[in-house]
Amino acid sequence: MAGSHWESVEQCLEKHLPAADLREVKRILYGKETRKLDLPSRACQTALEGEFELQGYAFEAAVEQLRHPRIVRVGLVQNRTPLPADTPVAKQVSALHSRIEAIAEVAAMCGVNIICFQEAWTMPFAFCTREKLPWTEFAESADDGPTTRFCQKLAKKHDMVVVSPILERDGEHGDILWNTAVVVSNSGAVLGKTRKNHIPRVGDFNESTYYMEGNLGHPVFQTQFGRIAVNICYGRHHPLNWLMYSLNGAEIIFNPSATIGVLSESLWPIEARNAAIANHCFTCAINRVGEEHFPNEFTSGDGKKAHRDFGYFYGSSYVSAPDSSRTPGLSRCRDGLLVAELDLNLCRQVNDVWNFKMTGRYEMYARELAEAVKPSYRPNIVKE
Ligand SMILES: NC(=O)NCCC(=O)O
Repeated sequence: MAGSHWESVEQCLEKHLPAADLREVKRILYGKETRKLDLPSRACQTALEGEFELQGYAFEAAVEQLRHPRIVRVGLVQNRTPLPADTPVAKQVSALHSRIEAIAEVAAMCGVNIICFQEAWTMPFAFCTREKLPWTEFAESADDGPTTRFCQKLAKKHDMVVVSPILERDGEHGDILWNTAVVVSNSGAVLGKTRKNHIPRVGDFNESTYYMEGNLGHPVFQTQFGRIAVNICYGRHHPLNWLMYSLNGAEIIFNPSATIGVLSESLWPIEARNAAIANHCFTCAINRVGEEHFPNEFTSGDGKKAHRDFGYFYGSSYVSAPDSSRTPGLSRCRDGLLVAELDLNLCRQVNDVWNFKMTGRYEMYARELAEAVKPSYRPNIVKE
């Protein structure tokens, strides 16, 4: 499997396809073309100096007579962990804060209204190890931990909503851990939090060793820039998870993730994009970048040798729209900021064309699902 030497699908297509073929391939693979944003040269220069990729695209909606366009800019941040995983915890957190502060600065120059970081952004993705210390020391209070306070400062300074996915230590409920996204309003106030609903039990994603399935349901946050929700990583494989955020009114659903090539790279371009189509909303898929090595060897329960690395986190963050169009992905191997301008009016416009909310037959499924989860349920198979 390609690691850091293979940049992206987009770069490969552009390198090898003749222009006419490329146009057709892009039309089919990416939908209606997104307009390239003209980002400020100061932002491009700062990104270059800071060694991260900066890309910007706009999705457009039809002009309506009664509603003004509802334009919002989102920023998706993908990054590698800047320090080795065996560096003292406080140093790692502080290095990540500095890295994100620099990227958020550029996001502000680009007029970003809502920024979202990758899953468990303040730490290496250490759940593969099944060890507790020092990894559980990365957990913080969602209400007033150092990272939430850091995000509050960012939000206020840049007048930006900040979505901050962290490992949460819930001091009010027995000091237990959760995989949580904190949503900080552009006023600097903590608007609320949401927790990862589905925990992976696949490959080295041994996350159930650390925390349980979220207990907060499917909250949607009304921000000044639109209604947003956060479907954390593995939740993207569960169509009902997306659906519930959408039924609660989400117009943009962020999917902060940490996932590796051998496991999910072929699923990645499909799932968040399909969710945008199926739910008439925008989705923002974010993945971390690079390889992370751990001090002690661990096994993967697959008969293979013990090892110290998780595998390759392939970045490739992207935004999808309800009309099936999507941005190109960020690089597979570099830190990056993807800026996307959305007109939220597109959600209702596509809803009016395809009517999935109207034709969804939710009552029928609610009835059938209520039966299907009963221990006494027998599958409805008609036999000769
Ligand atoms: N972080 C996480 O839930 N990863 C699971 C693997 C995947 O969903 O691709």
